[in-house]
Amino acid sequence: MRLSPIDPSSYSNAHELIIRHVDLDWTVNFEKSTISGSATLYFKTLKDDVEEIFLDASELSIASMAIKGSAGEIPLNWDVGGHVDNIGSKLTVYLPTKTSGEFVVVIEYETDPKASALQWLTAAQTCGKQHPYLFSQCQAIHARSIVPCQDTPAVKFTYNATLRHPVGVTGLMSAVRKRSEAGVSYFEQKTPIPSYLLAIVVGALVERKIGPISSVWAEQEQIDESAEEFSQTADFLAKAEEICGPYVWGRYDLLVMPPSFPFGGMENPCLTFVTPTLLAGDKSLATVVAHEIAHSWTGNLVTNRNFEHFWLNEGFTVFVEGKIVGRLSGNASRDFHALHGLSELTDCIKTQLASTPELTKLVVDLSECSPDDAFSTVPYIKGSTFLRYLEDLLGGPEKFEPFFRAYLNKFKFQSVLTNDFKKELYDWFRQDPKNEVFLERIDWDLWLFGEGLPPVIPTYDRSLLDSCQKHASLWADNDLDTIKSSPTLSESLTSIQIIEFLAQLLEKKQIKDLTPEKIALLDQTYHIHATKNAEIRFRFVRLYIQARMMDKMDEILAFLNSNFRMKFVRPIYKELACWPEAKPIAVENYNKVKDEMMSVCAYTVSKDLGIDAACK
Ligand SMILES: CC/C=C\C/C=C\C[C@@H](O)/C=C/C=C/C=C\[C@@H](O)CCCC(=O)O
Ligand SMILES: [Zn+2]
Repeated sequence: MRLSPIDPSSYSNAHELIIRHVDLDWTVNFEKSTISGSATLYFKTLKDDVEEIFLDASELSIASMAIKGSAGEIPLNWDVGGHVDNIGSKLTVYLPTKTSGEFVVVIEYETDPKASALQWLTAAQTCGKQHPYLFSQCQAIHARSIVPCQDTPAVKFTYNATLRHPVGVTGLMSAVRKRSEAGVSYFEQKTPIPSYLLAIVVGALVERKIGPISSVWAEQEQIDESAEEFSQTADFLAKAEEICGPYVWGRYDLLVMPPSFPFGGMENPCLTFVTPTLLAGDKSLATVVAHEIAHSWTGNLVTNRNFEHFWLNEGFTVFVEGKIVGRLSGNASRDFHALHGLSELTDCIKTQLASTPELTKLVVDLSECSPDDAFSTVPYIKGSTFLRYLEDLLGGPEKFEPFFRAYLNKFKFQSVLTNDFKKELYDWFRQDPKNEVFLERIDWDLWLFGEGLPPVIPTYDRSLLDSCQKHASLWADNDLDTIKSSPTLSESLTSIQIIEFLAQLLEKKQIKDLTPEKIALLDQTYHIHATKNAEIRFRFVRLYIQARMMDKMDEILAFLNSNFRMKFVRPIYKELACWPEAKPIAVENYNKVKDEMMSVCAYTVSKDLGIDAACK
């Protein structure tokens, strides 16, 4: 079912009127696990005589609603209906008269303690153990659980916020902090944002400057290592501006989240949220920060109009991320990064998406599927591969980057569909008739609506990948004695090469003599026991599972419970569910920790563990 003509996942009648600005006055109540206060919505109609406003709302308790005008406030009637699981409800606001132009609605409300966008941590669940902690994750459609709104990326609004919270903790939002007094902070977001970029955090946070417009925020216990790990932030920003154009958001801060944050990073404007699983100690995972910085243009300035076209956010962002890596570390690194993405995509298509091949399309149909269920690495990697294919086809970076910047400049502050991009590409490259022959070669249908891996794999520099493959073949095809005497072992690998090598080993499925002895030698050779790199640990734990090493179950569970980043915990739970002796242990562990997970993680993992789900 498509909930509205412009967005299958939103009830809003954004084709009739739009929110241009929001004033929030929020009080954070840790005792009740709620946010209460008001949202003042500034509307503009797109047609005459609007009688009803359809908003998205999820489990909100609305106390009052009024339309504000020169004659004061007039109370409004509303009703809540059309509840759909994982989507929310339709909030219909009845206007007193047929209305055209601009008007303001004030809504007093309180969130539910189980609001899907929010995670409430007790003091005991934080590093410092002194203060409780609150954070949000609104993408894709969870903003409706913290504010009644047009929860569709088709609509963009500016916002101001007054945030009241206990004295002794810091409150931050996806905006510039204008002022802060004991227990109250004031924010301003002057650039229009879609609702999914609303964000809030309240906790015992400290700040360390890491660049001209950047600080990293974290709990005191993690601030030193965070500042060190993300010291390249200003360099990433400079390269991103070279590629994309001027940075418009004023500040670029990072916030190191508690381990239950479900994603690697979230591009909340002015304040990117990142998982602490990036703290590898050697900056080897900091490319996630380059990714989040790239979103400052791709996604945050030029935004997918609905989440069926999510590749316009993520594929474009991975493409820019690759360019940042290339400019800072060379083209071999850029291409290695792309090839590593392709190996993650291959794994995802074979495992996570085996029973839902329609979700391997670049443009998906979300009429019957919530965005959280459709989420995968496909829009990221298939999308960025498509852009690289187009870049190579149309004359390389020298020709493509000017077009790319022009596209971003043309559609900044707007929301777009794939056809907007396609039209812009044709308009730009048709200026030179010599491009016609190349433009004709692009099979848009196959790229956008074909299932599976990208239809064309660009020619990449494979030099950094080759040694990973060599190591993977050595360990997969040989017995212990042969491995021990192989000269390949003396060729060392970087952290990211070890990640890719382990990914390739896992991919092989048939590993010769996958015995505890072989795994112990792997551990010793690549110093796995000593690494803080979560991407390495994640893959090593999966080797334990592949080898059915029940005696490593404590280690597997320790990793599973050390963080709730879905990229890591979902595949592990899924694989444990397919190991009959381990499944009850996994289910028991999940039941023990699920209340500490964010709701999107608890929900998706419960599906991954589903008793009747087929094991692939
Ligand atoms: C085609 C898919 C359609 C819609 C999906 C859109 C949003 C899904 C929702 O679950 C939210 C996703 C938020 C992602 C945030 C950050 C990612 O870039 C993290 C990637 C995974 C990781 O590194 O942990
Ligand atoms: Zn992203």
